[in-house]
Amino acid sequence: MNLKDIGEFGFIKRVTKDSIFNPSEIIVGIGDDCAVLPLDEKNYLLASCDMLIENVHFLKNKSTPYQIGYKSVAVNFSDIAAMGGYPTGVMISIGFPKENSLEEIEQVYQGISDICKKYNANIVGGDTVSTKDGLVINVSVFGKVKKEHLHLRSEAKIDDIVFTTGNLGDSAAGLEIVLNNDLLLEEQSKEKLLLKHYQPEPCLKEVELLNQARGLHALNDISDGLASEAREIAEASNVGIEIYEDKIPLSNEAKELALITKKNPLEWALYGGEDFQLVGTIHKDDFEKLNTTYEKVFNRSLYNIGKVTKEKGVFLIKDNQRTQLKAGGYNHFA
Ligand SMILES: Nc1ncnc2c1ncn2[C@@H]1O[C@H](COP(=O)(O)OP(=O)(O)O)[C@@H](O)[C@H]1O
Ligand SMILES: Cc1ncc(C[n+]2csc(CCOP(=O)(O)OP(=O)(O)O)c2C)c(N)n1
Ligand SMILES: [Mg+2]
Ligand SMILES: [Mg+2]
Ligand SMILES: [Mg+2]
Repeated sequence: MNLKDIGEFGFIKRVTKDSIFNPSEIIVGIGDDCAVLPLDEKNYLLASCDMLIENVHFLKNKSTPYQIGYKSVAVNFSDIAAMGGYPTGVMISIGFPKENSLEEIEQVYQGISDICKKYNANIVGGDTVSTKDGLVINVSVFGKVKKEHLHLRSEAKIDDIVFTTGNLGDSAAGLEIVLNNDLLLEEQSKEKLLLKHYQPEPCLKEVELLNQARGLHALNDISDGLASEAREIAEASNVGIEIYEDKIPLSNEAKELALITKKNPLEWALYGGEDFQLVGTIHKDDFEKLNTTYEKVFNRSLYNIGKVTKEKGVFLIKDNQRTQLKAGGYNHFA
């Protein structure tokens, strides 16, 4: 057996088989966006970490040091949002070669501190090491969630509406531009897609509003692509999910770029990843009310993209035809 056969998720399963040695100190362990730990009568503590590695998550001569710092925290705040919570603190572990300019690392830190300030989270510690080659940032994040606001991947219910908080595929479209700069796309559209890729915004404000809704069930953030996250919800909840292909929200800029590059923007939305929008499920009678409030507050809508079914599996519906949605998404060891 080698890594390529089992992939990233098979690897995690294998090495984390034995992980609970003190059940009284854990509410939810490995398998959701954050670990959930006991805190006090009204709240749980949330904890998670995500790492950004040069040449895997970013190219240093493309995104600015500020954006790398900002994104390293944004992806972690996104996991806190996906639990229904809000961040309270971060620890920043950073490694870079000794030849690195100090100014550049200070710019990375400016991005880190700006996003922490924006979302009221403290920087409470970290670690600093040298590397032989390349920049590495690992962020550990802590957050809080009111017990009644906790939303797990395993909470989808049959007949729920599946919704997403925004356009999907923009980040992958942005990556296409990063890797192939001389595309004949209008400058403004290019900038917009690049920003979505380099400096994503976690859905923390959106979650504050989602938490007020009745009937909100499962939540997940889209780091590996809609197909992968929908499958995680379906499997964890022991249900199926149908996604209506025509309802997957794509931006005009992504559609334009797809025409130019002869790529399929749906592939970006389903398998590209790094959009950091949320995908959730809500009782079918509660969606419209939530969406009306959402439109008032954010001046944009939620997207009803599918439904939860009794029959297991993940399906794509187009022109009343139902096909199995190919499993896939970003996999570090594929
Ligand atoms: N090396 C590891 N050891 C223990 N747990 C891990 C490891 N890698 C990932 N996990 C856990 O596996 C789950 C899936 O990880 P991942 O796909 O990175 O989550 P996310 O997309 O929410 O960042 C999470 O609960 C994460 O904490
Ligand atoms: C240079 C470069 N190549 C490829 C990508 C695309 N990419 C890298 S990691 C990733 C998935 C998300 O990162 P991951 O570490 O899997 O985050 P997690 O799922 O743990 O939140 C994607 C889409 C990129 N951002 N930059
Ligand atoms: Mg992760
Ligand atoms: Mg993550
Ligand atoms: Mg991933």
